[in-house]
Amino acid sequence: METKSRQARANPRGWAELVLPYLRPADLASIALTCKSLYEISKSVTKLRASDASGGLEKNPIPFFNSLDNQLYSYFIYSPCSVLPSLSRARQPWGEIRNSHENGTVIRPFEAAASMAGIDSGCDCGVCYKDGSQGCPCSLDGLTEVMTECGMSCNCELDCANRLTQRGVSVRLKIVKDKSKGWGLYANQFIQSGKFVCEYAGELLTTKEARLRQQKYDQLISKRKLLSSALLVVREHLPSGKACLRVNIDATIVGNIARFINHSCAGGNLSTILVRSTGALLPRLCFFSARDILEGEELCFKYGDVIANPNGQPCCCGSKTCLGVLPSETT
Ligand SMILES: C[S@@+](CC[C@H](N)C(=O)[O-])C[C@H]1O[C@@H](n2cnc3c(N)ncnc32)[C@H](O)[C@@H]1O
Repeated sequence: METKSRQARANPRGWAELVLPYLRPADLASIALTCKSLYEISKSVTKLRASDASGGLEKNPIPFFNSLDNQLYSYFIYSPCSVLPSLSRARQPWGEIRNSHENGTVIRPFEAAASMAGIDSGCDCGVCYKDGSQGCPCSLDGLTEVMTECGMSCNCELDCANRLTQRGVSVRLKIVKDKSKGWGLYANQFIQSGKFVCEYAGELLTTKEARLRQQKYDQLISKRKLLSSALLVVREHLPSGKACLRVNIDATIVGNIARFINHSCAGGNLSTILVRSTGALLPRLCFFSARDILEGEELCFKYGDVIANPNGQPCCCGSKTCLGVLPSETT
């Protein structure tokens, strides 16, 4: 960064290359109109953004494809894991001329995010091994809907075999625009049944804040000022059945590629599993392939079973069992 700033002072083009990746699409488009060299830099930034939604934060680039109109990418702040709203106000560069995939930087997004959130590790179970080869009591075998992994209170590190969902996205994916559903997430390779695909990451909100945001999004969608929102409510029922833990994750402004997964009334090809990591307060919602998925197939899951608003957003999942409306709940 220091080298980059020095270069920028000596050379206005360097300055522009440093600043433009921080701009939102509308500002980038405005600045592109001012002179030829800024037009060229904006074009490179746009090309890099369209080539990788994760901005280099996942192992493989996740490109956008759109054969319907001239929108080259969907703008949001990428975070490989969930963050608190206060952290999400930070600006993020996207489309740096030296892309991290190109310069060979090794990215450890979960470590970076954990250190950003002030989380560190240290074990108290005492029996989990660094390479995970001898298993760990933190893991509960045989459960399909709730799974437990090693976490911040374990001795092991990210390469532990029992931290399957903590190393980011390893399958190749792409984002494709559809005329009725908007952007959607697709497999860019064959994905074997049972493979971890991604977690649903976004801003962790209080229920009060989630309700306010949902109201705001519904209003904007009805006025066609917002095309889609990505606020998900996860409820984990406690064994007593009398109470449940509620986690509100909003990926509309800050999130990862899971924000592009569309709904299918037939259930789709992804299963959702709540993953608890030892020492973590909240479970994470993770997606696994529910069957073998072919390269080029759209990845979908069922958003829910309740339709609180029969006049809500129309569903275009195309399945035989389509209910015609997207699931909605009173948040
Ligand atoms: C989590 S986002 C999914 C990504 C979204 N398509 C986009 O362009 O960003 C949820 C939104 O996608 C759209 N969507 C998802 N599934 C759909 C479906 N089956 N039919 C129509 N629209 C759908 C709705 O606008 C919904 O509010």
